[in-house]
Parts: sequence; structure tokens; C-alpha cells
Amino acid sequence: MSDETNPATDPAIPVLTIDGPSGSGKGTVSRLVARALGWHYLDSGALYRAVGVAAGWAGLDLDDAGALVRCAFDTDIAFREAADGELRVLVNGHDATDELRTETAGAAASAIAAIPEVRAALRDRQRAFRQPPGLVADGRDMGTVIFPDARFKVFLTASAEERAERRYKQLKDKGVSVTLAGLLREILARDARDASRAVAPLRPAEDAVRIDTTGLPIAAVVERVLALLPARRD
Ligand SMILES: Nc1ncnc2c1ncn2[C@@H]1O[C@H](COP(=O)(O)OP(=O)(O)O)[C@@H](O)[C@H]1O
Ligand SMILES: Nc1ccn([C@H]2C[C@H](O)[C@@H](COP(=O)(O)OP(=O)(O)O)O2)c(=O)n1
Repeated sequence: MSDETNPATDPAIPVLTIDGPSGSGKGTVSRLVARALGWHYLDSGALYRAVGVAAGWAGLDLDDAGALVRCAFDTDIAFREAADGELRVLVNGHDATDELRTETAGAAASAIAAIPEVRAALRDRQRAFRQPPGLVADGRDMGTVIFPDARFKVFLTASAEERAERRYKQLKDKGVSVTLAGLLREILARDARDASRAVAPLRPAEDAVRIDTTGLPIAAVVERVLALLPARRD
């Protein structure tokens, strides 16, 4: 199959990548922008989280790279839009959406994401989301590794303190008991691990537009991102 007929690599299908650290607003902004554009949405972090959670269910050791790679290939991960518009994630047929959002799942995802073969195992699954009329993809390496040819690239940041406060509020609203200081520690540890790993570290693509969202409301961030795309006919 030539590149032109395979949607996963078809340069004619536009991709907008939104990368950044935890709590920078990638998921929220990506969903809203994808909805506004009528494009598909890839939450790549959910794939890493799903593999981490499936590994936990199977009792796998997070140091057993071989078993984790098999787990990355074998885990069935499906996204479903619920009636309320929320995206639910089914892992091996179980709705694991709430479990995936915990910091424990985030830390497991970050740990397995440092294994190059796990990243390779998830690469084609991520590229398969590139379908007409377009894709918004959020993660750490969307603009650098998975869709280096993306037409539009954004890198979101915000101060670590604000990101921890956002996560604190988000988890508290869901009834999860956490402390702000603990979350800040976890976020800083995850940032450091994601940015220092040898393969696909968290960093902006050279051609990414950086947006510091500290103190910037969600709607303003969405507006700035949409302004990067050529005028659309609604
Ligand atoms: N610009 C912003 N200002 C205030 N809160 C925000 C902003 N962006 C996102 N949030 C909130 O922060 C929390 C984390 O956002 P999320 O999109 O999950 O971040 P990420 O995907 O980068 O980890 C959510 O509760 C979201 O509503
Ligand atoms: N493209 C990606 C997406 C996530 N990861 C890893 C590293 C992250 O700490 C974890 C969780 O990612 P996720 O985007 O779900 O986390 P946040 O919402 O930013 O807190 O997965 C990755 O290595 N590459």
C-alpha cells in the first residue's frame, strides 16, 4: 500500500499535535479543538495508562520489559463516547476510565513509557487514528516522533504549581482524596522522568508553537490554538 492510500501516513490528512507536561491542559484543549473542527481525537496518554493498568491487573513486574511489551501488543484498548459526551476508555472490555485518571496509573504509564519497545509497540496504533477529515493528537511526542509531519504543532506549558492545583481540583471534584503537596511532588517527578528518558523525551518540536497557559482561561487557550489553523468554513 502506498503512503497516499494509507490514512495513517497520508500527508493530505491534517494533524494538529498538542504536547506538554501533566496538567498543562492538553486533553481539555484537544477535545474542545477536535470538536470545533469536527476532527478525530487521540489521547495517547490513555494508551500508556491502559497498558500500565492492564500490567497491574496481570500482576506484571514494572521492571519486566519483555512482559510489558507483550502486554502493550495484547491489551485491547477502545474509546467510546458516552451519552454525556465524556470519552470512556475500555481496557480488555472493562470500563477503566476512572482508574486510568489516577496518579498511580499516571506514574505506571510514565514508567512503562520509558521502555523503547513499549513505545514502538504503540506507535502504529497511534498513527492509525489519522483518519479524514483530520486528527488532533495529544501527548508527549506527538509532534516529535509519532506525527513529525503534522501541519500544526502546539506545546502547552504552565507553572508546576498551577498544574498541581488544576489536578488537585479535578481529582477533588471526582471525590479522590489527595494532597496538593503530594500532587506537586508527583507531577515534578513525572516531568523529570518524561523529560530525561532516552527515547522520545518530553520536549517541544522545533516547529511547535508554545503557549504558556498559566493564568490563561481554557477558552482563551482554545481560541489561540484555533487561530493557528487557516480560516475554516463552518
Ligand atoms: N487553561 C486552564 N486554566 C484552568 N484550568 C485548566 C486549564 N486547562 C486545563 N485546566 C483544567 O486542568 C485539569 C487538567 O487538565 P487536562 O486537560 O487533563 O491536562 P493534561 O491533559 O495536560 O494533563 C482539568 O481539570 C482542566 O479542566
Ligand atoms: N505520547 C505520550 C503520552 C503519554 N506518555 C506517558 C508519560 C506520561 O507521564 C504518562 C501519562 O500521560 P498522560 O498524557 O495521560 O498524562 P497527563 O494527562 O499529562 O497527566 O504516559 C508518553 O510517554 N508519551
